[in-house]
Amino acid sequence: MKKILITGSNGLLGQKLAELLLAQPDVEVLATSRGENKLETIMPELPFASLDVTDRIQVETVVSLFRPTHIIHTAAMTNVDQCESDREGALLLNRDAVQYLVNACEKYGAHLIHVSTDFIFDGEDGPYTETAEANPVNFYGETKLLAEKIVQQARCKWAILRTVLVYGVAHDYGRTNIVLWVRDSLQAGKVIKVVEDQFRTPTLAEDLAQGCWLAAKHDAEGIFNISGSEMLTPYDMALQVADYFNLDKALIDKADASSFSQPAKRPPKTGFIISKAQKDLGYRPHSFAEGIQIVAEQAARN
Ligand SMILES: NC(=O)C1=CN([C@@H]2O[C@H](COP(=O)(O)OP(=O)(O)OC[C@H]3O[C@@H](n4cnc5c(N)ncnc54)[C@H](OP(=O)(O)O)[C@@H]3O)[C@@H](O)[C@H]2O)C=CC1
Ligand SMILES: Cc1cn([C@H]2C[C@H](O)[C@@H](COP(=O)(O)OP(=O)(O)O[C@H]3O[C@@H](C)C(=O)[C@@H](O)[C@H]3O)O2)c(=O)[nH]c1=O
Repeated sequence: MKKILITGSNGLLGQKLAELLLAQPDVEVLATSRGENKLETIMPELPFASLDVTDRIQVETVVSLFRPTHIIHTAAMTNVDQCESDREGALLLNRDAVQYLVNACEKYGAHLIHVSTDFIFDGEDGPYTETAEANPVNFYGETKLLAEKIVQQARCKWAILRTVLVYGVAHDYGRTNIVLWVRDSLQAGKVIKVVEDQFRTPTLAEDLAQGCWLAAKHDAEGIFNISGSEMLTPYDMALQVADYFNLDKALIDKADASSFSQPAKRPPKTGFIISKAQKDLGYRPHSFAEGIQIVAEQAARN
């Protein structure tokens, strides 16, 4: 029997994980997030505890009471531009909270599965393997790299799962994603500027949740790339979305990243080689085309 504690269960990955783990016969799950449980109405049977991971005492208390065998840590400050302006907040959530979780895992013998990002790399020579050298180009990436270093020094079992541009549909969720953003804009007849000089291996949120579960199931240790397998530009992604929904591609304007004035710099070419996760964990992600279909079906039900 595995006892798995999820942090950030109100988030995109957290929600998918909660649903997946609840369906596993030999798993006892505890979903946690700061504040209220957004899943209460759609998953009333999901055990939930409120947990702000930036509060050292709360982390210690919740872990000591539940005694998880595994903690899957998804909570983070994921707004990359916000990390640039709120550096203290980004450090507290993306770095310090990880130290609190490591402390609790060491004390109570839990296996930490930590979710990280392609943004620890500079994007000069993607796609990357697990052994590539990190060199972040924005503050979000710096904080996530600091967290990885804390995890790698932990005296408990640990795995770091790195992922890329996650898309999916979540309940009562304020943010959009590349698939729905393109669909909604084109449906409204809006012209969108989409970059053709960034490269990513976009990841369906369900696939990432599956990767996290496989890591826990196999008690995997070390670093694993968990993303989609296709290298695409956001412009390529937008064309595929337009095709699927039969929308007007003329509304998609090619743009260069340099024409955007975002506070945080983005790495140009990231993307991951996922053969280690395929071989060691049996990880099999969907194609981007399949991912669009899954998102479309879920969005239609919401
Ligand atoms: N999304 C992406 O494209 C990528 C994500 N990642 C990584 O994957 C992980 C999951 O990302 P994703 O699910 O998309 O992120 P989300 O932003 O969707 O979810 C993060 C969740 O964490 C919660 N949270 C924020 N602060 C705290 C806190 N102090 N204590 C407890 N919970 C908190 C948020 O709560 P609230 O709802 O209240 O804000 C939110 O629900 C992150 O570690 C991220 O760095 C890596 C690469 C790409
Ligand atoms: C808003 C916008 C985005 N894009 C492109 C650029 C980018 O590659 C993609 C998504 O843009 P965003 O600014 O929303 O995403 P961004 O903040 O760059 O997403 C990142 O999130 C964090 C959490 C991660 O860890 C990364 O893996 C990464 O995917 O869409 C456009 O082409 N035109 C636009 O108007």
